[in-house]
Amino acid sequence: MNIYIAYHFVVNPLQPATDILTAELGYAGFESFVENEDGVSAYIQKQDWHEHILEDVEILTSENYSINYTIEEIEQQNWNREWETNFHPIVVDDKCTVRAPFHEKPDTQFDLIIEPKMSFGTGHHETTHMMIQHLLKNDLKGKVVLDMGCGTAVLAILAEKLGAKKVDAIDIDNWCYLNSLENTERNNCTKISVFEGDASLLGEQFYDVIIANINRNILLDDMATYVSCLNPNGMVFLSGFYREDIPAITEKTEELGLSLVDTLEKNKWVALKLKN
Ligand SMILES: C[S@@+](CC[C@H](N)C(=O)[O-])C[C@H]1O[C@@H](n2cnc3c(N)ncnc32)[C@H](O)[C@@H]1O
Repeated sequence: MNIYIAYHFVVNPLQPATDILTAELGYAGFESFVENEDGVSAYIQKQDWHEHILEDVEILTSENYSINYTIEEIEQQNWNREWETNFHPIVVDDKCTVRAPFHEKPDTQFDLIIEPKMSFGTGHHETTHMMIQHLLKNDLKGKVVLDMGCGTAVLAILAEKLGAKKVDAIDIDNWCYLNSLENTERNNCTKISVFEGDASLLGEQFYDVIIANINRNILLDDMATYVSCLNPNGMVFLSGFYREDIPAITEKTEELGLSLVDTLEKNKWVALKLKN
């Protein structure tokens, strides 16, 4: 049984502070977040925790917001109960529902059943929501797809349902890897292979479509490797960063021969579509 450290943050005023806090905690190493009416709870495995974990989270010292927190040590199982009571289905553009197995079957064109447990990717986060919107707008029929940083594999599952002929889903986190295996099976997917690791696994396979919802720094570090395995006329969908990060991201992607063709934005988060 994994032990997690939970930080329950009470944030005032809520926005944009909660979004900024969540992004900074992500950079600091926290792996899952549950927003609530007071702020956000952030989770990190005890083995990854250290006493200086909040040292670089700058918003905590900002005079513009009041942010207080309590800390709790919890077992994974308790967290599961928490998300079950808090997880409501979401519908994207009237076409795609993301729901848990215990929710009723919806009448949207796409029905993704996700049991996220500790993995990011229920569609509730702005970045996942926008990546789903991008995928719904594009033709994935017969395409070979990479979902890097797959979380729950929600985007990989949608890619298969949109007609992709082969999908590789990769996540660096063991829990996400296992959860992605479960979710792909739960959705009767047959085209998805799940791997535990990062960009160092790439090189053998070339892709028509690359999806990466991770964060600014990892995308900047690993972009050249991603692009090195992109087929001509390929599409790249990127998220996990803010509007103000777009210049840094596009400077790198332009260097690598990609051009920006579509930008979605929600609560300051963005999701980009690029082509080579
Ligand atoms: C923001 S979540 C996105 C999850 C899902 N794709 C979605 O859109 O909801 C980012 C995921 O990237 C994974 N990750 C972080 N660093 C990574 C890396 N260097 N390579 C691959 N995956 C990584 C994390 O474990 C996490 O599951």
